[in-house]
Amino acid sequence: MADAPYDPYVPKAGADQSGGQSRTQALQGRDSKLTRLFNQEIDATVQVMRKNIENVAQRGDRLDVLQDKTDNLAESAQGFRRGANRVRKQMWWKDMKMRVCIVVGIIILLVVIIVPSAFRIFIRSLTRIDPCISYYRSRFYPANMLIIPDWSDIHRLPANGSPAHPRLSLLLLPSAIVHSFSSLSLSLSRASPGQLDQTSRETMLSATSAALRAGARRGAPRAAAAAGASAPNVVRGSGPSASRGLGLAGRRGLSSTRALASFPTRDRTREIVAQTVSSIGSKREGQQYLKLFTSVESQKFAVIKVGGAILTEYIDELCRSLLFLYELGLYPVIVHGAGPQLNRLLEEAGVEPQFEEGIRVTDAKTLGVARKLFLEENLRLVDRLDSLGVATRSISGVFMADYLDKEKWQYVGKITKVNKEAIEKSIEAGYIPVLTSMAESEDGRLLNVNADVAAAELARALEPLKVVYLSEKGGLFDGEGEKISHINLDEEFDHLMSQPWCRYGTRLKIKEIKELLDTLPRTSSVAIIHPSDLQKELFTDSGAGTLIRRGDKIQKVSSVSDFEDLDKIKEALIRDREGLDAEATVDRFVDFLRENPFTAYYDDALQCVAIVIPAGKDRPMATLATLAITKSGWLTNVAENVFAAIKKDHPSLVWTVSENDENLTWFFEKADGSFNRNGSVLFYYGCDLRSDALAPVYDDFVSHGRAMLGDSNLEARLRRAAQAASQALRDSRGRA
Ligand SMILES: Nc1ncnc2c1ncn2[C@@H]1O[C@H](COP(=O)(O)OP(=O)(O)O)[C@@H](O)[C@H]1O
Ligand SMILES: CC(=O)N[C@@H](CCC(=O)OP(=O)(O)O)C(=O)O
Repeated sequence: MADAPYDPYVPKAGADQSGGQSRTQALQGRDSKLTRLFNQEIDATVQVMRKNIENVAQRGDRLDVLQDKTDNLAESAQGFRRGANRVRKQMWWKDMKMRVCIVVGIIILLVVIIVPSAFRIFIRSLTRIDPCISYYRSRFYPANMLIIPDWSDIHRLPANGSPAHPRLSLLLLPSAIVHSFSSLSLSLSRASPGQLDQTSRETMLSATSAALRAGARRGAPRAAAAAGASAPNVVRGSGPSASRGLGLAGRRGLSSTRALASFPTRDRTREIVAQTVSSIGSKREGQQYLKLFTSVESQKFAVIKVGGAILTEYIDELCRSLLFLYELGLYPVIVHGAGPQLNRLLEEAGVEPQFEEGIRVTDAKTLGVARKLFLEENLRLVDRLDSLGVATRSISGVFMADYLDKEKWQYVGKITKVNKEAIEKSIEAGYIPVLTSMAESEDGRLLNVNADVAAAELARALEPLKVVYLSEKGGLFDGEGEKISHINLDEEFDHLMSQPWCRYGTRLKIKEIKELLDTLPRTSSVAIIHPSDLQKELFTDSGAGTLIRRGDKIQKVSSVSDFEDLDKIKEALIRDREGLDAEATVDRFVDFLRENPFTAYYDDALQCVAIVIPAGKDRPMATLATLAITKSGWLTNVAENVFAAIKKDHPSLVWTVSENDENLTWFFEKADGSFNRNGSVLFYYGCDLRSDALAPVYDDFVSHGRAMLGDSNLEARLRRAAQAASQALRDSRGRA
């Protein structure tokens, strides 16, 4: 038998037996009982101690595991710390890169926008010092262009030019930069996305670039003031000696140089934004007109005649409108009257105002009152504009005159000459010229001239893009009290002269405007509007108030064989709508015209061609089949004349236009109502939803869209033909 493992707490079996034999039997029974008890106790103790030892061993294991876990945790904490450091470094670099980008962006902005503006002012300061540079600059850079001069240009001056004053110019440079920066922030704040829709924002971008130009220009007056220079013999009364003879008002000086400095830029900017958004009709209109107005020399932008009543009743509206133009860098020439104020003064003095053919009979006393009054009104306007930040210059001595008829009108002048130079210099220097209608005779006598007449003479001399007469009524009104929107003088002058409402000042005005337009290019026009409509008149096709034109001679042809040059008509019909199969489509359309009654309306230059198909058996209403207009046609209002001719012949009309047409607003203005369906718009005038004729047209439109009424719409035909042709091309390519 194998020995059991040694255990000190377990008694050996042999030891029990040997000890039992040497003791007595009596003791044996009692002792064995005690021994058993003792052994049992020892066993229990051994069991407890064993358990304790086992527990201790297990606890040691757990502690080891805990130790391992702690080690792991410490290691991952270390890793995490390293990762965090790495991320922090990466973020720092990212941040750094962002900052570098912003700084670089600002530097580029400074270089691209502000520095050219500053240089422009810098160059202006040179021109003020050196007339030779002025000549040079005006020859090579139109005044209303943003120029980025090249230093080498300055050294290439004409040989007779005296050297510029570099120190003075450099002194002006910092202020030019500051000024340019304010112009920039002013312009950027315009594009507030919350306020402007997409169209307005894009229009404002054009306006903003123009405003930057204006910013550069506005630097000029300040630069001039800083340099203490003024154009000699140009602005009368602007120097201290001249001011002495002009009384209190005159002593303030006739040029405003306070401009900008006193006006809160932010308010002004907001106002301009609001005005722009509300006044510009569409993206195309805003951009086209701004481009047009800035494409000519500044003095050729506009002549604005301000009626005396505007100065008393609507001076705020007038000044706001002029501020808007000024901010865009547009410099109109202002000539104003003060007729109603003079009437009042004379009546107060007990003198009855007298007129012959709308012209005031001016005796010596009246002339004296008029002279003082006109000057005061002039300075009031200049002052008001100045307080808005518009730099203006009050100029006299522009009109030279003879007596009109001394017997009949006494001290009234007939203008013989307009001194444009003073006006040009004023604009060149950054001031809007503000003139009264007073003229001087060769021998220095002051003569009264009607302001409508003076404005017409000024426009004849300057040939501006726009001639605007501001009246408190906002236009001319016919016998029924309706505002006349258009006057086509070639057709309507005699009729107008025969009207009982056409008398006094109104008659004189229309006659003067006719004489003016007879001498200007046929595309010229005169608008009679309210001062608050100035932006609308200048920046929309439809304009405001009464538009007077000589008018385009509108031809009317009702048979294909009567077209003088059919090919040219076809060309005009295709025009901007050139596309696949366009020629064939126009040929088919002309074939359609050969077999159907129609009237074509067009001007001599074929800027606008319209074809109307009259109402007939299968056609409940006359339909405008096409209205093709060139881009310049939109600017010259030929479309208005063509439409007026159509309206004369057709008391009611329907037509369709794609809802994506860029001139949709113009069609809305021409229509009494419209329906929009599947990307097409059906317009109508001369009828309404209750008229029997419109209902079938509407049904036809609903079922056939623009292919309604026998597919007479040329544009829709052209579009479909182009679509069909390109589809055929795609198909054939696909097969190949
Ligand atoms: N048919 C008309 N259309 C517009 N204004 C008219 C008409 N007939 C008379 N008037 C009056 O003529 C005034 C303008 O007169 P006018 O001598 O032309 O002044 P101004 O030259 O200051 O504009 C207006 O106040 C208006 O009341
Ligand atoms: C000779 C003559 O008629 N002169 C006018 C000039 C002022 C003028 O025309 O002012 P309005 O534009 O406000 O009418 C006059 O004395 O009333």
